Amino acid sequence: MSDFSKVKRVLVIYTGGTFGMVLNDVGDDSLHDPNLRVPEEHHLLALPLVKGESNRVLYKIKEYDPLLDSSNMAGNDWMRIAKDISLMYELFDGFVVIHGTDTLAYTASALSFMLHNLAKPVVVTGSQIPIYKTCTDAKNNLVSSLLIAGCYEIPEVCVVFANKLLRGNRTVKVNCNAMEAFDSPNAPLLGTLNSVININRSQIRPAPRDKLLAVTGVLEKNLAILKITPDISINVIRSALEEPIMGVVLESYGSGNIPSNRTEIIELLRQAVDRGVIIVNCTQCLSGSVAAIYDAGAVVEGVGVLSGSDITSEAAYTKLAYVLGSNVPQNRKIELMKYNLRGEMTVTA
Ligand SMILES: NC(=O)C[C@H](N)C(=O)O
Repeated sequence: MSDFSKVKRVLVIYTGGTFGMVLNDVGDDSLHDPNLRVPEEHHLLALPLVKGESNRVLYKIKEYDPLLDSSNMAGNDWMRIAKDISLMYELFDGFVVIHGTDTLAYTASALSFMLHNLAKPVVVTGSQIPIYKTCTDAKNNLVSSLLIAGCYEIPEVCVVFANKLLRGNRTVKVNCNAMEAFDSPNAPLLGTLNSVININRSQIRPAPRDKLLAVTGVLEKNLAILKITPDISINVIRSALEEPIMGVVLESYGSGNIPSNRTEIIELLRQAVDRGVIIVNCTQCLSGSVAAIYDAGAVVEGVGVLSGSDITSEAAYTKLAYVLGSNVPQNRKIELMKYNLRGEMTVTA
């Protein structure tokens, strides 16, 4: 290898999902350049050079055991990924997390909150079709992710999928069949990866001044997502708000409305807020923002439910897990839920 200044190292954490990588796949010369002599003891693979990119990306795969369908993943798995990134942080220039698509938006959102002072790219990706199938999207998603993690300064948790670069905590799974499985309906793309890679620099968050990465140690698990529906039973509302629940994402209609003629619902929300439950109001719509423009929305804010603005339910849920798990007073937790911490929501003064 002639120019070591251009060598970037990426750690790939393989957690499972449809992706289905087996060791033989990296014998594939679209994923490994056998002509590049890499010291064997490091178990590094070399991404073949890509036209237009001057960095040479070397990567190492850390495979979890067992590999999990992402439906079986939760807070402990987010913690494991975050801790592994932190342990290896100084040794690598970027990180790729291969993940099942079903809960990928939750994991990407959670990691964005859990990794404080993140100054390197963490790219979460997966696939709709396993890597060993002819028409797979896995190779393209992995190569794109390795390029972003190895060649670009993006100090964020992001998602790369089907040639799109998205902010992790703005991402939602929008299609369970198509290759274009993810979108960020309330935030512009961070970039596109086609014949050329275009990074939307104005949307990338600045690197933190404090370069010391820290990882959240505790996540709150007593959370619920309460989706308002016509004729919703009061028992459903009651059980979503009762002890030991500490945080609730309220998925309301349109711009934040609930049936304001159901006074018993409003009373239960008020009692929960008085008990210290943090409730965040999010819209059921795919895009747009919560705003108390109708009575049916104002009544929610009136009892102390917080506006989630344009946050996704996945980001609101994982932000609650992070904020409620942190060791700060209740009023600080409420403040944190209102702030835009990692680009997850639009906050207007
Ligand atoms: N495409 C996928 O990866 C779906 C799979 N059920 C998972 O989330 O693990």
